[in-house]
Amino acid sequence: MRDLVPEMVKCLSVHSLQISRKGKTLLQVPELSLMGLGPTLILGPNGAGKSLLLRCLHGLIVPDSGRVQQDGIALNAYHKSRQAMVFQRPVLLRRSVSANLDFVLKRQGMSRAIRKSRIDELLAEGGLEGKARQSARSLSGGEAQRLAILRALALDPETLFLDEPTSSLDPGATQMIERMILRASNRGVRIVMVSHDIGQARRLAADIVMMQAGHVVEHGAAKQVLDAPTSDAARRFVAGGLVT
Ligand SMILES: Nc1ncnc2c1ncn2[C@@H]1O[C@H](COP(=O)(O)OP(=O)(O)OP(=O)(O)O)[C@@H](O)[C@H]1O
Repeated sequence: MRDLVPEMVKCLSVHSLQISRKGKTLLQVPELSLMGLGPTLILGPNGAGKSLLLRCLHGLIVPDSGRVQQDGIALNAYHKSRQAMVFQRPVLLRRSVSANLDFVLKRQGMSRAIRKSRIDELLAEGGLEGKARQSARSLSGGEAQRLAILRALALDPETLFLDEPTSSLDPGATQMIERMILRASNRGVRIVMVSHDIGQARRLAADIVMMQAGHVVEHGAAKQVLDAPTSDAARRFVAGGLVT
């Protein structure tokens, strides 16, 4: 287990980031620094550019211009190897639950005995102890997303990106996943998560990035953004209004 200590805090930042398609600017972020002192939630309406920003931070998309840095160094293969991502729809192998986890652990060169004990730990972490031999494809939506998160955690990531991981789940399933995310955060995993849900932001966020029409319109401590928003978009979001 890693403890969150100040020297481990890594700054993930973007500078002069721009993505355009067919003459339209989809994302334009002059400066954004994420200190990782707890979960960062990226909020905003559909099409605001949340997923594009998340994918840039993970190095999945190379921006047309600008750069992504970790601790002032351009995001490199080592940084990316210490990141993991979970998507809205869980992507799982057509294998059993435990084989999905074993696949990731094996690639890290772990012995069979260590893999087995790590799989047991992970299954307990995700409340999937009784499902080890079940086909991953037969899991419920909430169970499948828990497995996707466990598989990402099996990589022992420094940063875990999550793109609306609970958007199609009911409150019970959402609560289980939020608890997993908070436990990971408390162990020192940096969490950067896209969400539409203001309640989720209240429950999880240490800081909030508010996006609208390809721009970051506000970034600050969650309490500050939720209690005293400065942008119109955040004000309407917090008040439960429709933000377009
Ligand atoms: N490869 C692409 N080519 C053209 N347009 C794209 C591409 N990828 C994203 N876009 C556009 O960029 C905009 C931002 O997309 P993005 O997926 O980041 O939005 P979002 O904030 O995550 O929205 P949602 O909440 O609906 O997932 C959208 O208008 C989308 O259609």
